Amino acid sequence: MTCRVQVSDTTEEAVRQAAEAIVRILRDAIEERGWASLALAGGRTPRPLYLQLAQSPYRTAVQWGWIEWFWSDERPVPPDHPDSNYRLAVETLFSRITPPASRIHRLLTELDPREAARLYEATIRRVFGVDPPGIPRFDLILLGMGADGHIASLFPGTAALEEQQRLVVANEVPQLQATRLTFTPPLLRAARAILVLVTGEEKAPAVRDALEGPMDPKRHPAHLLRQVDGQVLWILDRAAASQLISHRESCGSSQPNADLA
Ligand SMILES: O=C(O)[C@H](O)[C@@H](O)[C@H](O)[C@H](O)COP(=O)(O)O
Repeated sequence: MTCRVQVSDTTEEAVRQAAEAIVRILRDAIEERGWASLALAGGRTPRPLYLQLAQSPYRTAVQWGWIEWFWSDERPVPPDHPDSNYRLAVETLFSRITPPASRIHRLLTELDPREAARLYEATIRRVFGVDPPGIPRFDLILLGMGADGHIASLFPGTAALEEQQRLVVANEVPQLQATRLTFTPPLLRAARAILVLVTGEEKAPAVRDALEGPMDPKRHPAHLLRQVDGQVLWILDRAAASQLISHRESCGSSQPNADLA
């Protein structure tokens, strides 16, 4: 596992850095295996990133049609709802690069959440051609992070953090009084690459905890990223990085109180 931290002076520069990294990782994957698997993040942070990818030079830098598109989590809303992570991608990216519909794999939030999670896991396994007990390895999973340290819909203290078998679950989130669909720790850990884009002052304490705090994934789900098989790239703007004590480029290890190498 390799982990790196990139800090940009502005949010705009962080978004550009993220777009560069995404293009690089996807181009390498397509060159190596003829296709690429990408899981998108939701929330507010990715909006400018997806808009950036839909513009030159990024728009023509990747064979977007060779990508299998997934989401690392989804809210319990219809696909045309303003809060839908699927709708975010359609509005900002798909409307411009028009990937084949057959390669767009939406979480079916119109179903019972447990059924939707089971079906999504079956879709992931079918597309990757990986049966249990194997775990599909995403070429790239995009994540944001909440001010409470949650990633995807793995919120502090929630049951999904304990999941060790399934790839996708319906996670009861008392903090939201909602059930969210989310990738689980095993699926995140197996990723070839994870890119975490975090911007804004309000995230600075969570970023410090995530990168410099003692290992405690139940309280800080972002600590799970210290256990990823592949590469983890944190891309931060100066505001989100403002409470980091160490300004080294490499992240903390999985050891408690690990010094930043
Ligand atoms: O569905 C979601 O909301 C995301 O997947 C979630 O994990 C998000 O990345 C964080 O909540 C940060 O959200 P913001 O980018 O809006 O701050």
